[in-house]
Amino acid sequence: MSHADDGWGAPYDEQTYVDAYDQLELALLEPLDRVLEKADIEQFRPKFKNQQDPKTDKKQRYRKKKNGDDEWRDVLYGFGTSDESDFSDHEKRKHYFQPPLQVQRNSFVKNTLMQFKRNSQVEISRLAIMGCGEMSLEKGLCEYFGSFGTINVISVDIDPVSLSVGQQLLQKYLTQHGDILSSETGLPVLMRSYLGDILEPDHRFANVDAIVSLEVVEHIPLEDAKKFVNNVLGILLPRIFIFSTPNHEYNAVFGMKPGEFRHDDHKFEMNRNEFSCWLDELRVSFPHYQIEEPHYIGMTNGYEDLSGASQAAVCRLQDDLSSTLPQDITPYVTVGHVACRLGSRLVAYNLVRQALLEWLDKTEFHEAELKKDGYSPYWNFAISHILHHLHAPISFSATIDEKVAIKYIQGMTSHKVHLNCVNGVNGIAIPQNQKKADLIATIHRNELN
Ligand SMILES: C[S@@+](CC[C@H](N)C(=O)[O-])C[C@H]1O[C@@H](n2cnc3c(N)ncnc32)[C@H](O)[C@@H]1O
Ligand SMILES: [Mg+2]
Repeated sequence: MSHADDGWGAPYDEQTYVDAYDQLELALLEPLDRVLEKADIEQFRPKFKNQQDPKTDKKQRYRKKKNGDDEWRDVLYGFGTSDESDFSDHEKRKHYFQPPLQVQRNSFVKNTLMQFKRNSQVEISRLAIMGCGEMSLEKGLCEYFGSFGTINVISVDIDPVSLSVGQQLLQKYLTQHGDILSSETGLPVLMRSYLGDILEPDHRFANVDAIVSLEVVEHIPLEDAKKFVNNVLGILLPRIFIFSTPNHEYNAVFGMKPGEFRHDDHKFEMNRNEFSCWLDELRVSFPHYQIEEPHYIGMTNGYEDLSGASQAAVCRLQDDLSSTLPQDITPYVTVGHVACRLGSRLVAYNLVRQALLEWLDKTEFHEAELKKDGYSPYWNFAISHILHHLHAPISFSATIDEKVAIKYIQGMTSHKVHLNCVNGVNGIAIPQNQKKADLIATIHRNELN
Protein backbone atom coordinates (compact mmCIF):
# COMPACT_ATOMS: atom_id res chain seq x y z
CA MET A 1 0.00 0.00 0.00
CA SER A 2 1.37 3.40 -0.88
CA HIS A 3 0.91 6.43 1.33
CA ALA A 4 0.53 10.07 0.40
CA ASP A 5 2.78 12.32 2.46
CA ASP A 6 0.23 15.02 3.07
CA GLY A 7 -2.21 12.69 4.75
CA TRP A 8 -4.97 13.45 2.31
CA GLY A 9 -6.06 9.94 1.60
CA ALA A 10 -3.72 7.28 0.37
CA PRO A 11 -3.84 6.27 -3.27
CA TYR A 12 -4.49 2.59 -2.74
CA ASP A 13 -3.48 0.07 -5.33
CA GLU A 14 -6.14 -2.14 -6.85
CA GLN A 15 -5.12 -5.26 -5.00
CA THR A 16 -5.30 -3.59 -1.59
CA TYR A 17 -8.69 -2.27 -2.52
CA VAL A 18 -10.18 -5.48 -3.82
CA ASP A 19 -8.81 -7.42 -0.85
CA ALA A 20 -10.46 -4.90 1.47
CA TYR A 21 -13.63 -5.23 -0.55
CA ASP A 22 -13.56 -8.99 -0.23
CA GLN A 23 -13.09 -8.80 3.55
CA LEU A 24 -15.91 -6.31 3.75
CA GLU A 25 -18.28 -8.64 1.87
CA LEU A 26 -17.41 -11.45 4.28
CA ALA A 27 -18.04 -9.20 7.28
CA LEU A 28 -21.42 -8.25 5.87
CA LEU A 29 -22.35 -11.93 5.75
CA GLU A 30 -21.80 -12.37 9.48
CA PRO A 31 -25.13 -12.82 11.25
CA LEU A 32 -26.31 -10.02 13.53
CA ASP A 33 -26.91 -10.71 17.22
CA ARG A 34 -30.31 -9.10 16.92
CA VAL A 35 -32.44 -7.74 14.12
CA LEU A 36 -34.23 -4.60 15.25
CA GLU A 37 -37.87 -4.04 14.64
CA LYS A 38 -37.98 -1.58 11.76
CA ALA A 39 -39.01 1.85 13.01
CA ASP A 40 -41.12 4.06 10.80
CA ILE A 41 -38.85 6.91 9.74
CA GLU A 42 -41.82 8.94 8.57
CA GLN A 43 -43.36 8.86 12.01
CA PHE A 44 -42.54 11.83 14.16
CA ARG A 45 -40.96 10.88 17.44
CA PRO A 46 -41.54 13.57 20.04
CA LYS A 47 -38.74 12.76 22.44
CA PHE A 48 -38.35 16.17 23.91
CA LYS A 49 -40.42 19.07 25.03
CA ASN A 50 -41.09 21.98 22.70
CA GLN A 51 -41.15 19.58 19.81
CA GLN A 52 -44.15 20.19 17.66
CA ASP A 53 -45.31 17.74 15.09
CA PRO A 54 -44.19 19.37 11.86
CA LYS A 55 -47.15 17.73 10.11
CA THR A 56 -49.41 20.02 12.06
CA ASP A 57 -47.13 23.03 12.09
CA LYS A 58 -47.73 24.64 8.74
CA LYS A 59 -45.43 27.57 9.30
CA GLN A 60 -42.60 25.28 10.21
CA ARG A 61 -43.30 23.06 7.23
CA TYR A 62 -43.27 26.04 4.94
CA ARG A 63 -39.99 27.20 6.38
CA LYS A 64 -38.56 23.73 6.00
CA LYS A 65 -39.39 23.64 2.32
CA LYS A 66 -38.41 27.17 1.51
CA ASN A 67 -35.48 27.77 3.79
CA GLY A 68 -32.36 28.22 1.67
CA ASP A 69 -30.48 27.00 4.71
CA ASP A 70 -31.27 23.39 3.83
CA GLU A 71 -30.10 23.71 0.26
CA TRP A 72 -27.01 25.62 1.24
CA ARG A 73 -26.17 22.97 3.78
CA ASP A 74 -26.75 20.19 1.28
CA VAL A 75 -24.45 21.79 -1.27
CA LEU A 76 -21.71 22.73 1.15
CA TYR A 77 -21.71 19.69 3.34
CA GLY A 78 -23.26 17.04 1.16
CA PHE A 79 -25.46 16.29 4.13
CA GLY A 80 -28.21 15.88 1.58
CA THR A 81 -30.93 15.24 4.05
CA SER A 82 -33.78 17.19 5.41
CA ASP A 83 -34.63 14.37 7.76
CA GLU A 84 -36.59 15.54 10.73
CA SER A 85 -34.46 13.41 12.94
CA ASP A 86 -31.40 15.50 12.22
CA PHE A 87 -32.72 18.30 14.35
CA SER A 88 -33.77 18.31 17.91
CA ASP A 89 -36.12 20.97 19.14
CA HIS A 90 -33.86 23.94 19.79
CA GLU A 91 -32.07 23.30 16.55
CA LYS A 92 -35.33 23.47 14.65
CA ARG A 93 -35.19 27.13 15.42
CA LYS A 94 -32.43 26.99 12.93
CA HIS A 95 -32.65 30.59 11.91
CA TYR A 96 -30.50 31.07 14.98
CA PHE A 97 -27.71 29.02 13.47
CA GLN A 98 -26.19 29.03 10.04
CA PRO A 99 -25.44 26.27 9.28
CA PRO A 100 -27.70 24.41 11.74
CA LEU A 101 -26.16 23.58 15.09
CA GLN A 102 -26.00 19.86 14.50
CA VAL A 103 -24.15 20.46 11.23
CA GLN A 104 -21.73 22.76 13.04
CA ARG A 105 -21.06 20.11 15.69
CA ASN A 106 -20.46 17.47 13.04
CA SER A 107 -18.12 19.87 11.24
CA PHE A 108 -16.24 20.52 14.45
CA VAL A 109 -15.63 16.77 14.79
CA LYS A 110 -14.59 16.50 11.15
CA ASN A 111 -12.08 19.34 11.49
CA THR A 112 -10.70 18.07 14.79
CA LEU A 113 -10.21 14.55 13.44
CA MET A 114 -8.66 15.86 10.23
CA GLN A 115 -6.18 17.95 12.18
CA PHE A 116 -5.46 15.03 14.53
CA LYS A 117 -4.76 12.75 11.57
CA ARG A 118 -2.44 15.34 9.99
CA ASN A 119 -0.54 16.06 13.18
CA SER A 120 -0.18 12.46 14.32
CA GLN A 121 0.44 11.07 10.83
CA VAL A 122 -1.41 7.96 11.96
CA GLU A 123 -4.67 6.93 10.34
CA ILE A 124 -7.93 7.05 12.25
CA SER A 125 -8.66 3.56 11.05
CA ARG A 126 -11.20 2.71 13.78
CA LEU A 127 -13.74 5.31 14.78
CA ALA A 128 -16.35 4.77 17.52
CA ILE A 129 -19.47 6.85 18.07
CA MET A 130 -21.09 6.43 21.48
CA GLY A 131 -24.71 7.51 21.94
CA CYS A 132 -24.97 7.71 18.16
CA GLY A 133 -28.73 8.36 18.12
CA GLU A 134 -29.97 8.66 14.58
CA MET A 135 -26.47 8.64 13.10
CA SER A 136 -26.25 12.19 11.91
CA LEU A 137 -22.49 12.27 12.57
CA GLU A 138 -21.92 9.00 10.72
CA LYS A 139 -23.60 10.48 7.63
CA GLY A 140 -21.73 13.74 7.98
CA LEU A 141 -18.34 12.05 8.13
CA CYS A 142 -18.76 9.48 5.32
CA GLU A 143 -17.09 11.51 2.62
CA TYR A 144 -14.05 12.17 4.85
CA PHE A 145 -13.34 8.56 5.82
CA GLY A 146 -10.80 8.32 3.02
CA SER A 147 -8.93 11.37 4.33
CA PHE A 148 -8.99 9.96 7.86
CA GLY A 149 -7.85 6.52 6.65
CA THR A 150 -10.93 4.98 8.29
CA ILE A 151 -11.96 1.40 7.59
CA ASN A 152 -14.20 0.65 10.57
CA VAL A 153 -16.91 2.72 12.18
CA ILE A 154 -18.72 1.36 15.22
CA SER A 155 -21.74 3.08 16.71
CA VAL A 156 -23.66 2.30 19.88
CA ASP A 157 -26.88 3.56 21.40
CA ILE A 158 -29.24 2.34 24.10
CA ASP A 159 -32.40 3.20 22.15
CA PRO A 160 -33.44 0.60 19.54
CA VAL A 161 -35.83 3.01 17.83
CA SER A 162 -33.13 5.66 17.31
CA LEU A 163 -30.81 2.94 16.04
CA SER A 164 -33.36 1.59 13.58
CA VAL A 165 -34.09 5.08 12.30
CA GLY A 166 -30.35 5.82 12.15
CA GLN A 167 -29.63 2.66 10.17
CA GLN A 168 -32.33 3.48 7.65
CA LEU A 169 -31.23 7.09 7.24
CA LEU A 170 -27.60 6.04 6.89
CA GLN A 171 -28.47 3.44 4.26
CA LYS A 172 -30.54 6.02 2.40
CA TYR A 173 -27.67 8.49 2.53
CA LEU A 174 -25.14 5.92 1.28
CA THR A 175 -27.42 4.97 -1.60
CA GLN A 176 -28.20 8.55 -2.58
CA HIS A 177 -24.54 9.56 -2.42
CA GLY A 178 -23.15 6.32 -3.82
CA ASP A 179 -21.81 8.06 -6.90
CA ILE A 180 -19.91 10.72 -5.02
CA LEU A 181 -18.63 8.29 -2.41
CA SER A 182 -17.40 5.82 -5.02
CA SER A 183 -15.34 8.64 -6.55
CA GLU A 184 -13.66 9.50 -3.24
CA THR A 185 -10.23 8.09 -2.56
CA GLY A 186 -10.26 5.59 0.27
CA LEU A 187 -10.85 2.02 1.27
CA PRO A 188 -14.36 0.68 1.77
CA VAL A 189 -15.63 1.26 5.29
CA LEU A 190 -17.57 -1.23 7.37
CA MET A 191 -20.09 0.63 9.54
CA ARG A 192 -21.47 -1.48 12.38
CA SER A 193 -24.09 -0.57 14.90
CA TYR A 194 -24.59 -1.93 18.38
CA LEU A 195 -27.34 -1.80 20.95
CA GLY A 196 -25.87 -1.20 24.37
CA ASP A 197 -25.47 0.95 27.45
CA ILE A 198 -22.38 3.13 27.20
CA LEU A 199 -21.96 2.93 30.97
CA GLU A 200 -20.71 -0.59 30.38
CA PRO A 201 -17.38 -0.76 28.56
CA ASP A 202 -17.21 -3.23 25.65
CA HIS A 203 -13.92 -4.67 24.44
CA ARG A 204 -14.77 -3.86 20.81
CA PHE A 205 -14.74 -0.17 21.70
CA ALA A 206 -11.35 -0.39 23.45
CA ASN A 207 -8.13 0.86 21.84
CA VAL A 208 -9.92 2.47 18.93
CA ASP A 209 -8.35 5.54 17.35
CA ALA A 210 -11.18 7.93 18.11
CA ILE A 211 -14.33 7.99 20.24
CA VAL A 212 -16.91 10.71 19.70
CA SER A 213 -19.94 11.32 21.88
CA LEU A 214 -21.97 14.39 20.95
CA GLU A 215 -24.75 15.71 23.21
CA VAL A 216 -25.08 12.45 25.12
CA VAL A 217 -23.73 12.93 28.66
CA GLU A 218 -26.51 15.33 29.68
CA HIS A 219 -29.03 12.54 28.98
CA ILE A 220 -27.51 10.45 31.78
CA PRO A 221 -27.55 11.40 35.50
CA LEU A 222 -24.38 13.39 36.27
CA GLU A 223 -22.79 10.68 38.39
CA ASP A 224 -23.23 8.15 35.57
CA ALA A 225 -22.14 10.64 32.93
CA LYS A 226 -18.89 11.05 34.85
CA LYS A 227 -18.57 7.29 35.08
CA PHE A 228 -18.96 7.04 31.30
CA VAL A 229 -16.23 9.63 30.66
CA ASN A 230 -14.01 7.98 33.27
CA ASN A 231 -14.50 4.63 31.53
CA VAL A 232 -13.47 6.12 28.20
CA LEU A 233 -10.35 7.84 29.55
CA GLY A 234 -9.43 5.12 32.05
CA ILE A 235 -10.48 1.86 30.39
CA LEU A 236 -11.23 2.24 26.65
CA LEU A 237 -8.22 4.51 26.00
CA PRO A 238 -8.90 5.90 22.52
CA ARG A 239 -6.14 8.02 20.97
CA ILE A 240 -8.60 10.90 20.85
CA PHE A 241 -11.92 11.42 22.65
CA ILE A 242 -14.31 14.22 21.72
CA PHE A 243 -17.51 14.85 23.67
CA SER A 244 -19.96 17.72 23.80
CA THR A 245 -22.87 18.93 25.90
CA PRO A 246 -25.09 22.03 25.85
CA ASN A 247 -23.81 25.27 27.33
CA HIS A 248 -26.65 25.97 29.79
CA GLU A 249 -26.00 29.72 29.80
CA TYR A 250 -26.80 29.80 26.10
CA ASN A 251 -30.44 28.88 26.76
CA ALA A 252 -31.08 32.59 27.25
CA VAL A 253 -30.72 32.96 23.49
CA PHE A 254 -33.70 30.64 23.04
CA GLY A 255 -35.75 32.82 25.40
CA MET A 256 -35.67 30.21 28.16
CA LYS A 257 -35.81 30.98 31.85
CA PRO A 258 -32.66 30.46 33.95
CA GLY A 259 -32.51 26.89 35.23
CA GLU A 260 -34.83 25.58 32.50
CA PHE A 261 -33.31 22.68 30.55
CA ARG A 262 -33.17 22.64 26.78
CA HIS A 263 -34.76 19.19 26.54
CA ASP A 264 -37.10 17.31 28.83
CA ASP A 265 -34.78 14.33 28.72
CA HIS A 266 -31.78 16.24 30.08
CA LYS A 267 -30.65 15.11 33.51
CA PHE A 268 -28.32 18.09 33.93
CA GLU A 269 -26.94 21.01 31.97
CA MET A 270 -23.65 22.73 32.73
CA ASN A 271 -22.68 26.33 32.51
CA ARG A 272 -19.27 27.18 31.10
CA ASN A 273 -17.56 27.26 34.45
CA GLU A 274 -18.97 23.91 35.53
CA PHE A 275 -17.85 22.25 32.30
CA SER A 276 -14.42 23.81 32.59
CA CYS A 277 -14.12 22.54 36.19
CA TRP A 278 -15.11 19.04 35.06
CA LEU A 279 -12.28 19.12 32.53
CA ASP A 280 -9.91 20.24 35.32
CA GLU A 281 -10.98 17.21 37.37
CA LEU A 282 -10.37 14.96 34.37
CA ARG A 283 -6.86 16.40 33.86
CA VAL A 284 -6.01 15.41 37.44
CA SER A 285 -7.54 11.92 37.22
CA PHE A 286 -6.22 11.11 33.76
CA PRO A 287 -2.80 12.73 33.38
CA HIS A 288 -2.11 10.49 30.38
CA TYR A 289 -4.63 12.60 28.45
CA GLN A 290 -3.95 16.11 27.28
CA ILE A 291 -7.29 17.89 27.60
CA GLU A 292 -7.77 21.15 25.75
CA GLU A 293 -9.70 24.14 27.03
CA PRO A 294 -13.40 23.85 26.11
CA HIS A 295 -14.38 24.52 22.50
CA TYR A 296 -17.64 26.34 21.83
CA ILE A 297 -19.84 25.51 18.87
CA GLY A 298 -22.78 27.50 17.48
CA MET A 299 -22.53 31.25 17.83
CA THR A 300 -25.29 33.78 17.28
CA ASN A 301 -24.78 37.44 16.44
CA GLY A 302 -25.33 39.59 19.46
CA TYR A 303 -24.66 36.79 21.98
CA GLU A 304 -20.89 36.51 21.62
CA ASP A 305 -20.49 36.89 25.39
CA LEU A 306 -22.20 33.51 25.87
CA SER A 307 -19.52 31.78 23.72
CA GLY A 308 -21.58 29.10 21.98
CA ALA A 309 -24.56 26.79 22.23
CA SER A 310 -22.55 23.59 22.73
CA GLN A 311 -19.35 23.06 24.66
CA ALA A 312 -16.95 20.35 23.60
CA ALA A 313 -13.92 18.67 25.10
CA VAL A 314 -11.03 17.23 23.10
CA CYS A 315 -8.82 14.74 24.95
CA ARG A 316 -5.67 13.32 23.33
CA LEU A 317 -3.83 10.28 24.65
CA GLN A 318 -0.26 11.28 25.42
CA ASP A 319 1.33 7.98 26.33
CA ASP A 320 1.50 4.75 24.45
CA LEU A 321 -1.06 3.07 26.68
CA SER A 322 -3.29 0.16 25.72
CA SER A 323 -6.53 -0.95 27.24
CA THR A 324 -6.42 -4.13 29.30
CA LEU A 325 -10.17 -4.69 29.08
CA PRO A 326 -10.56 -8.47 28.59
CA GLN A 327 -11.62 -9.64 25.16
CA ASP A 328 -14.64 -11.47 26.47
CA ILE A 329 -16.24 -8.31 27.84
CA THR A 330 -18.72 -7.68 25.04
CA PRO A 331 -22.05 -6.60 26.51
CA TYR A 332 -23.24 -4.81 23.36
CA VAL A 333 -25.16 -6.69 20.67
CA THR A 334 -24.68 -6.14 16.93
CA VAL A 335 -27.83 -4.84 15.30
CA GLY A 336 -26.68 -3.62 11.91
CA HIS A 337 -23.91 -3.30 9.39
CA VAL A 338 -23.59 -1.41 6.18
CA ALA A 339 -20.77 -0.54 3.77
CA CYS A 340 -19.56 2.87 2.69
CA ARG A 341 -17.96 1.97 -0.63
CA LEU A 342 -15.36 4.66 -1.06
CA GLY A 343 -12.97 4.65 -3.98
CA SER A 344 -14.67 1.93 -5.96
CA ARG A 345 -14.95 3.94 -9.15
CA LEU A 346 -11.26 4.54 -9.83
CA VAL A 347 -10.49 0.96 -8.90
CA ALA A 348 -13.18 -0.33 -11.25
CA TYR A 349 -11.86 1.90 -14.02
CA ASN A 350 -8.31 0.63 -13.56
CA LEU A 351 -9.44 -2.98 -13.42
CA VAL A 352 -11.43 -2.57 -16.64
CA ARG A 353 -8.38 -0.95 -18.22
CA GLN A 354 -6.15 -3.88 -17.24
CA ALA A 355 -8.77 -6.33 -18.46
CA LEU A 356 -9.03 -4.54 -21.80
CA LEU A 357 -5.26 -4.50 -22.29
CA GLU A 358 -4.99 -8.19 -21.43
CA TRP A 359 -7.90 -9.04 -23.71
CA LEU A 360 -6.39 -7.01 -26.59
CA ASP A 361 -3.15 -8.86 -26.11
CA LYS A 362 -4.85 -12.25 -26.29
CA THR A 363 -7.41 -11.58 -28.99
CA GLU A 364 -6.81 -11.94 -32.72
CA PHE A 365 -8.91 -9.73 -35.00
CA HIS A 366 -9.84 -12.01 -37.91
CA GLU A 367 -10.89 -10.53 -41.24
CA ALA A 368 -13.55 -13.23 -41.54
CA GLU A 369 -15.31 -11.96 -38.41
CA LEU A 370 -15.72 -8.39 -39.65
CA LYS A 371 -19.26 -7.07 -39.62
CA LYS A 372 -20.20 -5.21 -42.74
CA ASP A 373 -23.65 -3.86 -41.90
CA GLY A 374 -22.52 -0.28 -41.23
CA TYR A 375 -20.72 2.52 -43.04
CA SER A 376 -17.41 0.75 -42.66
CA PRO A 377 -16.47 -2.75 -41.55
CA TYR A 378 -15.99 -3.33 -37.82
CA TRP A 379 -15.51 -6.06 -35.25
CA ASN A 380 -18.10 -6.59 -32.60
CA PHE A 381 -17.18 -8.06 -29.22
CA ALA A 382 -19.38 -8.75 -26.21
CA ILE A 383 -18.17 -6.78 -23.21
CA SER A 384 -18.53 -9.89 -21.06
CA HIS A 385 -15.55 -11.42 -22.93
CA ILE A 386 -13.42 -8.47 -21.92
CA LEU A 387 -14.68 -8.39 -18.34
CA HIS A 388 -13.77 -12.05 -18.13
CA HIS A 389 -10.20 -10.74 -17.81
CA LEU A 390 -10.95 -8.71 -14.66
CA HIS A 391 -8.55 -9.65 -11.91
CA ALA A 392 -10.86 -9.14 -8.95
CA PRO A 393 -12.97 -11.29 -6.65
CA ILE A 394 -16.47 -11.89 -7.91
CA SER A 395 -17.84 -9.75 -5.05
CA PHE A 396 -16.13 -6.75 -6.60
CA SER A 397 -16.37 -7.52 -10.30
CA ALA A 398 -20.09 -8.17 -9.91
CA THR A 399 -20.53 -4.51 -8.97
CA ILE A 400 -19.12 -3.30 -12.29
CA ASP A 401 -22.01 -2.63 -14.60
CA GLU A 402 -21.42 -3.69 -18.24
CA LYS A 403 -22.64 -0.41 -19.68
CA VAL A 404 -20.49 1.57 -17.25
CA ALA A 405 -17.49 -0.57 -18.24
CA ILE A 406 -18.15 0.27 -21.91
CA LYS A 407 -18.26 3.97 -21.00
CA TYR A 408 -14.87 3.61 -19.31
CA ILE A 409 -13.53 1.84 -22.42
CA GLN A 410 -14.82 4.56 -24.71
CA GLY A 411 -13.08 7.14 -22.54
CA MET A 412 -9.76 5.34 -22.26
CA THR A 413 -9.64 4.73 -26.02
CA SER A 414 -10.51 8.37 -26.83
CA HIS A 415 -13.74 7.09 -28.37
CA LYS A 416 -11.94 5.01 -30.99
CA VAL A 417 -14.10 2.15 -29.73
CA HIS A 418 -17.88 2.49 -29.81
CA LEU A 419 -20.79 1.16 -27.82
CA ASN A 420 -22.56 -1.56 -29.76
CA CYS A 421 -25.47 -3.41 -28.19
CA VAL A 422 -26.99 -6.09 -30.36
CA ASN A 423 -29.98 -8.20 -29.34
CA GLY A 424 -29.58 -7.16 -25.71
CA VAL A 425 -25.90 -8.12 -25.61
CA ASN A 426 -23.72 -5.23 -24.44
CA GLY A 427 -20.69 -4.96 -26.66
CA ILE A 428 -18.10 -2.75 -28.29
CA ALA A 429 -17.43 -2.07 -31.94
CA ILE A 430 -13.86 -1.63 -33.18
CA PRO A 431 -13.54 -0.22 -36.72
CA GLN A 432 -11.43 -2.25 -39.14
CA ASN A 433 -9.11 0.69 -39.78
CA GLN A 434 -8.35 0.94 -36.09
CA LYS A 435 -4.86 -0.51 -35.52
CA LYS A 436 -4.51 -2.60 -32.37
CA ALA A 437 -1.11 -1.10 -31.51
CA ASP A 438 -2.52 2.40 -31.82
CA LEU A 439 -5.41 1.46 -29.55
CA ILE A 440 -3.04 0.11 -26.91
CA ALA A 441 -0.90 3.26 -27.16
CA THR A 442 -4.00 5.43 -26.68
CA ILE A 443 -5.04 3.46 -23.58
CA HIS A 444 -1.57 3.94 -22.10
CA ARG A 445 -1.61 7.64 -22.92
CA ASN A 446 -4.97 8.07 -21.19
CA GLU A 447 -3.90 6.44 -17.96
CA LEU A 448 -5.66 7.99 -14.94
CA ASN A 449 -3.59 8.56 -11.84
C1 LIG B 1 -29.40 14.00 21.99
S1 LIG B 1 -29.11 12.40 21.42
C2 LIG B 1 -27.59 12.68 20.51
C3 LIG B 1 -27.44 11.74 19.38
C4 LIG B 1 -26.19 11.92 18.54
N1 LIG B 1 -24.98 11.80 19.31
C5 LIG B 1 -26.21 13.21 17.79
O1 LIG B 1 -25.32 14.04 17.97
O2 LIG B 1 -27.11 13.42 16.98
C6 LIG B 1 -28.57 11.47 22.80
C7 LIG B 1 -28.45 9.98 22.53
O3 LIG B 1 -27.79 9.34 23.62
C8 LIG B 1 -28.39 8.06 23.79
N2 LIG B 1 -28.10 7.57 25.15
C9 LIG B 1 -28.53 8.08 26.31
N3 LIG B 1 -28.09 7.32 27.33
C10 LIG B 1 -27.38 6.30 26.80
C11 LIG B 1 -26.69 5.18 27.36
N4 LIG B 1 -26.63 4.97 28.67
N5 LIG B 1 -26.08 4.34 26.51
C12 LIG B 1 -26.13 4.54 25.17
N6 LIG B 1 -26.76 5.58 24.60
C13 LIG B 1 -27.38 6.45 25.41
C14 LIG B 1 -29.85 8.33 23.54
O4 LIG B 1 -30.56 7.14 23.24
C15 LIG B 1 -29.79 9.30 22.37
O5 LIG B 1 -29.84 8.63 21.14
MG1 LIG C 1 -29.13 16.82 24.61
